[in-house]
Amino acid sequence: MTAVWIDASSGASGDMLLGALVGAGVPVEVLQHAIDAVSPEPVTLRVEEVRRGGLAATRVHVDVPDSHHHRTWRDVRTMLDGHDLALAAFERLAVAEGAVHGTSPDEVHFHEVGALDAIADVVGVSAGFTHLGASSVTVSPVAVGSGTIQAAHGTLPVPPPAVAELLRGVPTFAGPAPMELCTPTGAALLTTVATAWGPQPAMTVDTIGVGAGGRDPDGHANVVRLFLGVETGAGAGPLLLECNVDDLDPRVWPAVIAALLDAGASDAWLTPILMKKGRPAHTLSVLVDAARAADVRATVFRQTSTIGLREQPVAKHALEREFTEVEIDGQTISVKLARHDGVVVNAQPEYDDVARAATELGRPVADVLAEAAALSRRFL
Ligand SMILES: O=C([S-])c1cc(C(=O)S)c[n+]([C@@H]2O[C@H](COP(=O)(O)O)[C@@H](O)[C@H]2O)c1
Ligand code: NI
Repeated sequence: MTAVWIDASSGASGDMLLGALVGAGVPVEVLQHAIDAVSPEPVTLRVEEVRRGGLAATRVHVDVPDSHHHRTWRDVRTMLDGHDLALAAFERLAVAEGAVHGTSPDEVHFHEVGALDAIADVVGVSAGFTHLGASSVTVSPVAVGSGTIQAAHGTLPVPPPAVAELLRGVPTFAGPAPMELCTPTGAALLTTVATAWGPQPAMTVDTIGVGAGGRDPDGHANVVRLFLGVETGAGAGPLLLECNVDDLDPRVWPAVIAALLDAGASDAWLTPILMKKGRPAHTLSVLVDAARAADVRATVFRQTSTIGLREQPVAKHALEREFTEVEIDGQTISVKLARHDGVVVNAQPEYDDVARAATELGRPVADVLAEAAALSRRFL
């Protein structure tokens, strides 16, 4: 199972995370394609290999047209419709901005973070993590910096109010330099993708991406590092949690399954059973990685009537997967490929892309799905 550790001990910003993803092997085209799908104006990513504090690093420049268009959370929400991970990050930004300024999120007028380059950062980073499909993302304590900055709001203390609000409840520290080390988009992205917080987990590291910030201050390397590999710690594999429930209103179960998936379960299902005394009931089964088990256990106890939960480690063999694309009448549709021993054995169009394309083309989803599936067969 792919594991990610993010070393944020020198902070993080949106473009630094873009650089770390590209440095870790995510094709820049994946990020560019996601940005092209949402941006109202042309935004171009440009990759440059640089040095920061003597370390080789990947810098991703986000080239945008001059536009000082201020956006509200409503504007951004409309723009990012259907791009769930990016929406979740921006929702965190809106809630934090609202909290620090005493307004409701819906009334939030973004400043710098509402500019196209910040939106591109969020959309690109979200697409990069979706591409990785990691089963766990652990984030180190985050360096926030110190001192003050000049922003649209005027002079702000570091950590800026939005950053301080976004990072409430997660490990942070001032870090190596009297400057802003973690920006609001950086904080929003870290807290959206993280499944756990702490030092590097036991893992076999395969690739390390080093994302460069724009500045190269003396005394510390202005980078964020992304470690990609496989968790190897004891009990790091998936767990199967189960319980038998005979006294929960059956209408509640769909909400329970949804809550479990939101809490990090990789799958959850119900099996009808007959219990002692011939009583009809359900077995709730939940598949979850060890890193997310605590949150999922809490959700089971909170959302169901059970007071007991059995669990067992399970072996899970997942095929290597990657993404490619097909095109139908100008609509690009992502296709997930699964390989067994290097051979593609499965090629499935992404349903959300098919549904979006069907809407754009005014065609039945079933037709577009059938055509995309037929086109995908060429990868087998
Ligand atoms: O754009 C907004 S709403 C904004 C809010 C705040 C607050 O702390 S409140 C701070 N900033 C500063 O703008 C720059 C750019 O941030 P990015 O996340 O887009 O890199 C940065 O210095 C923020 O501290 C913006
Ligand atoms: Ni603000």
